[in-house]
Amino acid sequence: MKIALGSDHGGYELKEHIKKFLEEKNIEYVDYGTYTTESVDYPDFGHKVAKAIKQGECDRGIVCCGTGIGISISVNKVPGIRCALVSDCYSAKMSREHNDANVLALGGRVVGVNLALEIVDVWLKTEFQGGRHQRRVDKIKGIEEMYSRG
Ligand SMILES: O=C[C@H](O)[C@H](O)[C@H](O)COP(=O)(O)O
Repeated sequence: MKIALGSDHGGYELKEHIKKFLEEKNIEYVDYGTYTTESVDYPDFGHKVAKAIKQGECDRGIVCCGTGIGISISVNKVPGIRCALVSDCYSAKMSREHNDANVLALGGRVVGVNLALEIVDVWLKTEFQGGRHQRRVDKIKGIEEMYSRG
């Protein structure tokens, strides 16, 4: 599994911790930036991550900004992306089992590093359960299709 990583300046430090964690676990990743703490705009980096998943360069994504809100809204604009903004391990697990979230968003100014890494760990390990949840995910896809027709 290859992970696309992206953040703005508010999520930069957390992204760096996540990179170290992924390296320790031998999980492949691509870092789409930002690469410094200089102020940038989160939609630019959310879009890079969403595009990497859409184009098949990566399987899933993890995005961070100050709260996780702006970057999660941004990636969720791309059809096929289901981004969950999470700050606890239970929601992280459910976002995979029930929602088949393919992007995880975290707030670098909200969650501490240790909790964030526990969230990442459970999110990466948990599989989608399918069944009744597949029907609901299909309905999300249906909504996307309705609006992509213009
Ligand atoms: O949802 C948006 C994120 O939390 C951003 O990281 C935040 O708005 C950036 O704020 P500032 O430009 O004040 O660092």
